[in-house]
Parts: sequence; C-alpha cells; structure tokens
Amino acid sequence: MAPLLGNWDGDASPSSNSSNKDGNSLKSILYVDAYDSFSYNVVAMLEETLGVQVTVMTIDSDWPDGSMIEFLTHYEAIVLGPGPGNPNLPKDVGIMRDIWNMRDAELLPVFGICLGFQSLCLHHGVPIERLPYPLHGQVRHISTTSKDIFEGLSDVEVTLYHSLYANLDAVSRTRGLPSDDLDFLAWLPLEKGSGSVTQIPMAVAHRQKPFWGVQFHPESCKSEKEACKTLLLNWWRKALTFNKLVGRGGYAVLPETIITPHEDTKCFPEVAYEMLKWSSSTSSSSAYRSLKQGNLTAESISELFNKPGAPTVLFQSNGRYNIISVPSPGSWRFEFDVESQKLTMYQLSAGRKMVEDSLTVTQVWDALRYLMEMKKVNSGSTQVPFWGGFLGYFSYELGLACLPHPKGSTESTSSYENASRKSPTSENNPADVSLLWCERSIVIDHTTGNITVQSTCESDNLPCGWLDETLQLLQESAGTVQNNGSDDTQFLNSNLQDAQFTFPEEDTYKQQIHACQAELDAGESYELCLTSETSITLPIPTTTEGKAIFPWKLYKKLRKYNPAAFSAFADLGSAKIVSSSPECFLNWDRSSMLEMKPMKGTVRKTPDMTMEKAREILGTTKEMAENLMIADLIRHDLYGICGSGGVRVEKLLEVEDHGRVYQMITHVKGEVRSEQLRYAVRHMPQLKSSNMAVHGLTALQRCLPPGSMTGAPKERSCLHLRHIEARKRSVYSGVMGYLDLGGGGSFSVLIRTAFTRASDEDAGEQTHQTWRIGAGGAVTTLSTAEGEWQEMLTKLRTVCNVFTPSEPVA
Ligand SMILES: C=C(O[C@@H]1C=C(C(=O)O)C=C[C@H]1O)C(=O)O
Ligand SMILES: NC(=O)CC[C@H](N)C(=O)O
Repeated sequence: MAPLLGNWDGDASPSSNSSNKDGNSLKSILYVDAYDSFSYNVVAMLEETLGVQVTVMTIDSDWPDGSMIEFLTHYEAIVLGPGPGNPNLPKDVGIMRDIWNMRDAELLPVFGICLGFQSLCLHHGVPIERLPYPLHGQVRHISTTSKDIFEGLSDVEVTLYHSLYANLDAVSRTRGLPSDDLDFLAWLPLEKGSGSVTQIPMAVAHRQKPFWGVQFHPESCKSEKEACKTLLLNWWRKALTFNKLVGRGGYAVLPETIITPHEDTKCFPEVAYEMLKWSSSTSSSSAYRSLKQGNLTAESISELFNKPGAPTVLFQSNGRYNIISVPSPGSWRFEFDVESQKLTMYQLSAGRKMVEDSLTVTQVWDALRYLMEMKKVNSGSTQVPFWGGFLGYFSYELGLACLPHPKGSTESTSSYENASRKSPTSENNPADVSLLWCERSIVIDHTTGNITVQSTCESDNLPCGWLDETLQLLQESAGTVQNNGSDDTQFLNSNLQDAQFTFPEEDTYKQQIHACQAELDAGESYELCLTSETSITLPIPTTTEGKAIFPWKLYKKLRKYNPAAFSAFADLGSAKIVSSSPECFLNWDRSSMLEMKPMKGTVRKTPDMTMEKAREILGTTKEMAENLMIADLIRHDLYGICGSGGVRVEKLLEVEDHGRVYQMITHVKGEVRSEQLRYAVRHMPQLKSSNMAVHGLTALQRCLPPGSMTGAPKERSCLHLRHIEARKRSVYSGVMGYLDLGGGGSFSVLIRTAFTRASDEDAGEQTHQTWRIGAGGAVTTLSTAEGEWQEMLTKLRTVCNVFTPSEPVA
C-alpha cells in the first residue's frame, strides 16, 4: 500500500452525510441501477428534491447477506431506474424482479422509471412490446389524470428514451379489461403509420400496493423541472404516508452507498515508485519568463526545441493556449497496452533506460494519481493552465477497459480478438496510453499574445540557466520571419502523390447503420455513435530526416487546412498523431471545477450555408434529440464525480462555428467537493487529497470513453458498436491533452485526427506507412442511411483532404 493511499471513507463517510443541516437523520432510498447512463441524474434528482440519501445497487448484485427483506428494512423506498434491454429478459432487470415478489407484510414504496416502470407493468400482466418507432431523446407533452402522483399536474412536458411500451391493447384483447391491479395515470398520443393516433401509457399506480412508475425520464434536463419536482414530492408524500400506516421507516442509514458485484481493489503498483524516482529533478515550483509573441508561432517554437522524430507533444487547448513540450535531461515517457497489460517506461536522455512492468488498467490510474500527488507544483505563472506534468493521450480501448461491466458480460478482452481479426490495421495499433513527462514547456496565450517559458527544474532558474538562455533565443527569433511553406508543400507532395486511399464501403456502412437501428428498435440503446475507418498508405520518405519530419509537416498542413480549437500533434515513440479536433472532452481547473462540452449535430459549411440556416437544420427533432441524449449522459458522468447539487448545465443545444463545419454543443460544469458523496468513485482506492489533479484523473478514468463517441447507455452501446464496427478504434475516439502538476487538466476528443504507428523495430523492412482516420456520427432512429453516410464523409474530408497533394505555393 502506498503511504497516502486510503479510500473515500475518510472524507465521504455516511456519518458526515447522513444527517441534514438541522441534525435530523436523513431518510434513505435504495436506487437499483440497470447500468444506465442517466442513473446518477436520477440519484441527484432524488437527493436534491427529497433531501434523502440514496444507496445505489446494480441489478446484478446479490442482496447483502442473502436477505432482501432484511436489507430493505433500512430503506424508506426503492427507485428502479432506466436501462438498456427488455424487462422480459431476466438479465436486463436482474434484482428488480425480486421486488415484485415481496409478501404484503414486507412491502415498501417503489417508484419505477422507464425500464423500472416496464418491469412493474410486465409483472402485473401488461405485455411489454416494441413501439411502432422508438422515442429517444424526444421531448413531448403528456396528458395526465391530475390525480395521485399527478395531483396539480395536468399537462407535462417530458423527455422520452424508450423503444418498448406497455401494450394495454394486448391486455384488452386477451382479458377484455386493462390490468385489474393497475391504474394508469398519464398518456402520450402516438401517431401510428396509418395516421391514426393511439394512447401510450406514461404512468401507473398500483391499486393496492405502494407501487408507482413512469415511462418518461423526469431527471432529463429537458423534462419540465418544476412539474417533475412536484411529481416526485407527491410520490414521496404518498410513500411516507404508506410507511407510517404500516409502521415502517425511521431506520438507521446503512454504511454502504454503492453496492456492485465488483470490487475495484488492486494492490498499489510498485512501478509508481519508479516513476517518482524518474521525476526526481521536478521541483514543487515552476519558474518562468515571459515575452511577447511577435512573429513566433507554436510551430516555429516547437521546431526550435524539438528534433524531428524526438518525443514531442503540441496541444492547443480551447483555441487559446498552445502548450509545447520541450525536452530536458530529466524527460521520460511511458506507454501502456491494454491487451497485454504491459507498461513500458523510457528515459529520453543518456542511456535511454527502459523499464517494463505488467499492470491492470486500474493500477495505471493509481500510479498516475500517486505521481501527480507526490509531485504537486505549488507555484508558477498564474497566466497559464500548465506548469509541467504529462502531455499525451488515452485510446478508446483504454476507455472501454475503464467501464464497469455487468456480471457475466461477454465484454472481456477476448471479444477484441474477433473484432481485430477482421481489421487489417489492428495489429498496428499505437499504445493505448502514451504520456510524456515534461519539466520544461512553453505556453502561448493567443488572447494576450504572451509567451511563457517555464521549467520545474530548479537549476533552469539560475542566472544564465536554461530559462534565461531560452528567453534570449526566443527574443532573437521573434523578430525573424521564417516561411518555408513552399518547401513543406514540395516535400509533402512528393510523398503524397502515391498515396492509396481505402475508404469505407458505402454498402457496408449503410448496413451498419441499419444494424445500429435494429438495436435501437430492440431497446438496447438510445443512440449509437457509429464510426468507420479510412486508411491511407504511402511510401515512407527515403531519407532518415524525411521520415522523421513527415508527421510534423503533415500536422502543419492540417492545422492550416482545418483550423480547430484543439489542434494537436504527438510524436511519442511509434505513435504519430495529427489532430484538428473541435471537441472538448474534459477540462478541470486547479481548484474544483470540471467541465465537459460534448458535440452532436454537424452541418458542412458550403458557400450558401449560414449560421441561421445551420441553426434551422440543427433545430430539428432528430438533431436536438442526438445532442440531448449526450447532454444527459455527461450530466450523469459528472454527477458520479461531483455528487448531488454539484452539476449545472451552462449551455444546452447551442450552435457554434467550427471552421469547416457548424456544430451543436452543450456545456456542463461540475464542482468537486470532497465532503459530498460521489457515487462513481465510492469504491475506488484514492489518495486522501485536496489536489485537483487527483480528482481530475479520477474524473477521466470514470468518464472515458467520451459519451459523444459511444452513445447511450454507454456500456451497452459500446458492446454493440464493437460487434457492428468489428475493429479497434485505437487513438480515434480517445482523448488527448495535459495533466498539469499545478492541479488542472484539459483533454480533447480525438476526432478529425489522423494517426499511424511507425514501429522502429521493423523500420528497415518497411517501405510504406499507413495513416488512419476515423469518422462517424450518432445514429438514432430518425437517421437515414444516406444522411449518415454523407455526414461521415463531411467529417472525413476535414482531415482526409490533407493527404492529397496540394497546389505548389507560388
Ligand atoms: C464521430 C465523430 O464526431 C462526433 C459525432 C458528432 C455528430 O454526430 O454530429 C459530432 C462530434 C463528435 O462528437 C467524428 O468526427 O468522427
Ligand atoms: N430508458 C429506458 O429505461 C428504456 C427501457 C427499454 N430499454 C426501452 O427501450 O424501452
């Protein structure tokens, strides 16, 4: 065990949370989680609206001590959450089914949401069948009976995420009457293909038992907030009245706040101590010098300090800060491969020492947290978001390995094998994590025009040391204009003229879209982000220097062709990445704020496309639904880290200009408060730390892969996407950015990106290099195969076009 390693009990013990501010003990609700991506939104809504404390239990858990009845005596009520799949399948509802079999004397109040509602209806004789068409992310008015839990609510606007429904007509056909036990309280008019309208049940109350359910999602950010609050409070009042009547309630709060069948505990990785040793020249302060940008660009600065082919990362954050890695005697980097669980550390200076170790993914995160905590930097220029630390990326497959999977899920690494066999490039995947430890760096702030040269090595701050020398060098260079554009074009053209493109096949892609829609129809997913890969094979430049510089020149071309808020370049061992991503994944500051800005909805810029028109196109039900689902998904991701009361939506479904495309964007912020229960991290071994770097890493670990690249619910959607796409996405759909020793971090989604793996081992035999570009889009039930194919091509073009020779510069 590492000296500082403990668990959250210290700062999040229920004793500190189990009473309200008046000292009264909080009432407890059990939430049954069906591995949905909206679960923590429901938990937060319950805690924020009812002032209760919620225990989360996944559907595949065993009842503690084997006794449901005994366990439930600790709770006032149960909420059965939404989820993927079908309540007719036991594995999709798990322990939800046990609830319906309780004897009358043991009953407690239940509230089912969507899947939970369907399970309730099914158990009481109402068949659950497919809707004529799914309703995912759609905001609709429902009419209510204005009674029971809808008292005071006659017409409510709510968000729907379902493919299945309680078919009351089927009950009438077989029994002549709707289910005798159930009283239906709300309805949605649904147009059938024939133009006729049918009423779909939206809410139910049991006539004798304390069971209620709603088919819609009251926790969605587009559901009418006040009305849904009233609904919940109405239910809670009824629940408490029931408990009073039967003499239930007032029980002690259980110590558990989350119950899953998985224990996420692995011993602390020894390699973390090695990392600490390798970072010994990094001090706890970042010294700096500043100058005006003049003619200097991120590219010209990087060229001054980074030799072609040497480990280099250049990352532009939010279109404002350019962060450039600069090598130092203490530079090192590490790589991790998910499938082989191999971690390799490389020292970059004299001797090129290498260390290998075998680690689980969880241990990699533990090592990172430990190192960031131990090497905290306390001071530096307050003008820049990075003082030193790691620059690099995490792949999509690393993200998949971080997802919690249900017990017995087929989602093991072996299912990668089938997928990878079909993909010609899969053998050639870059490492899943690659991070460069940077003591020295240069940051350009494009808003102020300031450049900050900084180092965490104490000796660099001596008079005439590295900082002074570098300042002088930059000041001298700032006046000189360097323009080797025409050389670059000639060099690239000579290499690109023989490029062979392998595009996705239109028929296959369209079939995959239909395969996605079949899963949406079945209730398996609400949205699937389908992607495909284009590969470009070209001759490797014949000279060593040409080979080393090719990725860099390609990056410079891409940056001009498709300017983006998160342009980035990485040359990390065999991984070469050129990125022009417009999408922020996760940012965090040095104190407590986390933010995510997912994108969904893309319109190509053509000469007659205006912002107005783009807004109109992106204002349709289809586009809004796509974005709303991801907005709700990332609210859940952030609630899991920040806890109830800690998340707010800053922008919802807004259209922004992103160079060659218009994109719809949502902006959600969360605040990390160590005293607050945070469900997604409850069982994780953590450093007892107020260091935001540690919480940021935990947020990364818990929020990968990016929801905008998976769809919702994340876990089930990823499972289907892997089978449908039948390839590893690798760097594409991963994230790139920095981990700042001062506590902050910023990561973009690796889209609009080309990457390759250029292995040094077989360098002699290789005559060609293969670059890969992923592109795709969210498939919903409203998607058309042609529309999605065109959208994928639009995104692909933003990068693919840099692989065609350009007009020579005059
Ligand atoms: C899948 C890609 O992009 C994602 C999908 C988007 C969409 O469906 O509109 C928009 C931005 C990204 O989250 C891609 O660029 O390849
Ligand atoms: N959101 C949900 O709970 C969905 C339930 C079910 N999978 C359906 O699609 O109908």
